[in-house]
Amino acid sequence: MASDAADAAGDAGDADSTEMQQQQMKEGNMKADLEAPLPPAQSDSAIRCRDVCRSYGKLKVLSNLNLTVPQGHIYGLLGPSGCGKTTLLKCIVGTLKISRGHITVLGKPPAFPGHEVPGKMVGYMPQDLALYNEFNISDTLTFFGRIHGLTQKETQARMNFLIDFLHLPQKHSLIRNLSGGQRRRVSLGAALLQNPELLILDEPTVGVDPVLRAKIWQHLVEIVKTGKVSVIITTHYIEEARQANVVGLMRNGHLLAEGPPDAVMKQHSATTLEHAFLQLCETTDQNSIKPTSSPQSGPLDSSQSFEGGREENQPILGVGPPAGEELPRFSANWKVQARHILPRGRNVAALFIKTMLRMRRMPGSLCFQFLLPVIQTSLICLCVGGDPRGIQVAVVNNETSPSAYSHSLLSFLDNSSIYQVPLSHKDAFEGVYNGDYWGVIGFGENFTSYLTKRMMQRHVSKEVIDGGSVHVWLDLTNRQIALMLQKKIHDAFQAFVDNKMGSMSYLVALPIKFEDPIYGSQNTDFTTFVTPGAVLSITFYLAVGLTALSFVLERKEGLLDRCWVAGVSSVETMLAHLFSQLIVISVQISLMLLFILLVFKTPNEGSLLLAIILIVLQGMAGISFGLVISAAIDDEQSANQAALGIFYPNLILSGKAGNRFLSAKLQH
Ligand SMILES: Nc1ncnc2c1ncn2[C@@H]1O[C@H](COP(=O)(O)OP(=O)(O)OP(=O)(O)O)[C@@H](O)[C@H]1O
Repeated sequence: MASDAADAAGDAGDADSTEMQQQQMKEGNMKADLEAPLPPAQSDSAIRCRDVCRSYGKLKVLSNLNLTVPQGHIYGLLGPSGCGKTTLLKCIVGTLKISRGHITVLGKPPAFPGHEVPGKMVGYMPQDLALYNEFNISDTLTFFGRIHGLTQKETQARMNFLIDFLHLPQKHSLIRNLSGGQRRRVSLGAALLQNPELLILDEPTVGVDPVLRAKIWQHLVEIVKTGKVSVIITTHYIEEARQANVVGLMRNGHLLAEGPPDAVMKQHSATTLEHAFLQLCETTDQNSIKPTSSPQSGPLDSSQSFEGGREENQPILGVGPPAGEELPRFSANWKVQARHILPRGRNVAALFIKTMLRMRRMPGSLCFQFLLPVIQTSLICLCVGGDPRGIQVAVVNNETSPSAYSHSLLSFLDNSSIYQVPLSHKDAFEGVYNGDYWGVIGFGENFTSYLTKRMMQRHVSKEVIDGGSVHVWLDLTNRQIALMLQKKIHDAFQAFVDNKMGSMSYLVALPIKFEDPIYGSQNTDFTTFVTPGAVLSITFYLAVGLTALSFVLERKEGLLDRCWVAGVSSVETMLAHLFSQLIVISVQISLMLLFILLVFKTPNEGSLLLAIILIVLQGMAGISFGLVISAAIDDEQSANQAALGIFYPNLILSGKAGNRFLSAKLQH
């Protein structure tokens, strides 16, 4: 029965179709538009691969491969591990680009504008499970139902059927709690959900018990009976492929044979497909066949002998069209192309709901995302920029009188920050050299009288100036502490002068006067200065990390590819991520601002709205940068390293480059 159908596909259509095509070419009517009907040869086959080549770097995986899946047939693609089956299926669904050759799927190349492959017309079950572990069975099928535009009622009906048919556990069972075989069946269910015209199943029966395996095959046989559904299936259980209408035996990236299972077995006088395959492999090895780029063989011809000088990449048995077949050219008008590029709200909404649901199912991770920026900014407010306390300073005071000015001046030093240790000159300097003190404050024995002279007299000698000065030697290895000491000593001197001279204090004031600042205040501490920068960089780097990691992981688990085959475009994926990430960023910003403004009382002098907009924009810049990293890097470890490694160069260069750019602009 299966072979009949294949024969029909092989014999009847192809010769006619080639003639028709050639005639069309002659008449110059080969104007295959999107709307134009396909030539019969095209419409007869669900999938046509011609001279398909694909390499991973230097590794040539597919070489001049020709394959035809007739419409309304089950095609069993068989071959040893690593021969390129998965690669071929990925090329067919369009997630991998071919290096050379042509593929048409349901009449048009995959991802052709306006074509629903990828999309609703194709059900793809990848070899990786490609399921969201945090989802339950119902969430999974509902998600794919939304993408395919099924109504809730339709999804529910299909879900009930699939749960029953595939012996799935309760629909509220979490994917992560299912066994390997159960997950595989959920994955198959997701591929069958929308009743697609083409099913592409990569090893759907692995880990499935024989009873269910038989049931799955029976189901496939039934759905192709209508003639509207076609199936291409890979399997390691070669014998189960006898139920297929056509089998393709693949090895080293090209097809050794293609034809109905019975014909393949008959050709090699084998009683099993496995035997036939073994013989084919042995014969190929003996003849050390190398692939060339000749086109596919003619229609099914059981007299054709593999051993009899057959062209190298030509399968022994073929259901494909004859050699010299012309491939139609496709074009799409601008409206179809525009519709193809524009993001669809339905898909964006489905992805957005999916991300929100995943977040809800991971409350720990969600709390971490929300609280991490708050914890980081709080730590910065608590630990960075505050005045250091208990800084030990040696004091060498050669004045002995208790009423001396030096004592008075020292009493104005901020004792909460500076701890004064009275010492001899020698001990003080030794202490600084040993790292016990941050500096030495020294007063000469005539400090009081010289300072008085300096204040009262117009002309004083250098000796008076020197003796009436406070001498300070600092350990400048820590600039922040040294600057703080300088400021505190200046403040103490000013307070001392104000106290002693009252309204006449201006007489000893420096001839440089710092007026009230235009922005900020005289007493702005370093924490206030550092906090806004910290908020921006935390928002940016969290967005970078979360975006890069989520995309890299989704791609690694095959989820991005699966969504893409279901019809989700890259723009839709990015938009949905942007919207969901904006919600996360909004909560992060709200919590951070609450803490900074209300708990740590960091002053906000400008517009709060502008500050919020700036932080959101910074988050969006982080998302974009995360996307760049995820596009360039394949595994999460390298993505993390890239995000971390880029931190300092980006922090420093963005300021530097920005400054250079601004100064260049100003100079012009
Ligand atoms: N992303 C990749 N980068 C580099 N090489 C790859 C990649 N994916 C597959 N390959 C290589 O391509 C070859 C074919 O792999 P493919 O997964 O298509 O084989 P397969 O026939 O599906 O195998 P199996 O039956 O074990 O799944 C293998 O040698 C594999 O190592």
